[in-house]
Amino acid sequence: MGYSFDPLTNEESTHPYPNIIKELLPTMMRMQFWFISVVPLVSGIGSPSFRRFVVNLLALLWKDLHQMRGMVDYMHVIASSIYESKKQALEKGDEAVMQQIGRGRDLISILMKENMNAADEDRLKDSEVIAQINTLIFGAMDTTSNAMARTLHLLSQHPEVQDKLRSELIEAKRQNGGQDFSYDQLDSLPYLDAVCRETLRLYAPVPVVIRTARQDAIIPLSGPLSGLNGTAMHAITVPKGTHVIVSILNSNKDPNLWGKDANEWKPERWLVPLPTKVTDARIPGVYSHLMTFIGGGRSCIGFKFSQLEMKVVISVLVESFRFAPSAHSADISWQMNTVTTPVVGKDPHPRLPIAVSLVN
Ligand code: HEM
Repeated sequence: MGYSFDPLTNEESTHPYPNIIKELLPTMMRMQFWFISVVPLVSGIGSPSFRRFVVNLLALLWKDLHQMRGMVDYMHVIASSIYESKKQALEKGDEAVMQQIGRGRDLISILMKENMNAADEDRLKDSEVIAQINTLIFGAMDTTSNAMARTLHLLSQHPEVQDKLRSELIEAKRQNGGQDFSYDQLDSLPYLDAVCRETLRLYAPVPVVIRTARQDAIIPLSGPLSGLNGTAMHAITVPKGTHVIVSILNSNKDPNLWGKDANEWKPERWLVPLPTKVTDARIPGVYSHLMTFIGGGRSCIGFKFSQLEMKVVISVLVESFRFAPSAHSADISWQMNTVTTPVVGKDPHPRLPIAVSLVN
């Protein structure tokens, strides 16, 4: 992205953006009826300024809409300012670009540079590039941060896994002369890899995605299903235009493939060869026989990057800190807000209270 939200310097200077992103999907879920049933019918009515006028009017009475409008506006302001600063640097030339975070090698700078040189008919509008910035920040941040939160939550509940992981990290660091790991070293730590993989299998941060059939299709089934009249069906006909809910979770934890312990969190399963049923199933996901990052032309473009982020953050934290259940642990639940989010009791705001102490 080539932009720092800088949340790690000190707490007082925490950037508001990550908190806004965290609240976006929970708020959207509270308004889901309107988003699914009403917005598609009215979103083309009148000019953008008329629609904005209606939203402003409704927001006077409707708290969630008021909050939503504020969050979307703020995201737009940030994305536009990232866009403007990169545009100015690109116009000034290479030296100005090199002064930027990412030195022009980040995704958005590359996209903008290519876009400036593209033929008129191929060029994205400013508003489309700004929309890409928002998509990337949003797609990357909420998913990966919740995957890391889930991993820490699981480690707090499984001290034996946590200890084993810490031992692997401490030993690898010792062998590395106390230096930080390189990408390859971090990527080759087997237990860290197993912990991340198992979390992304059993607790895929995006549990379902929705697709719409672009043409009539017949989908073969891995095993026969019984129809309403009792006939065995070996395939399902999907007419063009059908909305299909793809359950990532059901595929990732199918006991027919993964075995009887499919619903258990067991990092060890990744340290031995996977069941042949899994490897033979030809799951169409881009990652590790799993559907976590979905598959096909619209699969997640950040799946490698998110694993690197997870491994960097988890390895640094687990080496120095011990995670244990807190007094509120029994009240933690994970809400399926498109991206699964931790909450405590009836409080709708995302939170994950875990007891943290120094290892030594
Ligand atoms: C654990 C972390 C992540 C998970 C579980 C995840 C999962 C997914 C899933 C399931 C989709 C498909 C959504 C749909 O079509 O409805 C998707 C799309 C996408 N993801 Fe990720 N993602 C993660 C991290 C990231 C990161 C780090 C980035 C960026 C660096 C990213 C960028 C994107 C983008 C741009 C798309 C849209 C692709 C398209 O529609 O062509 N994601 N992701």
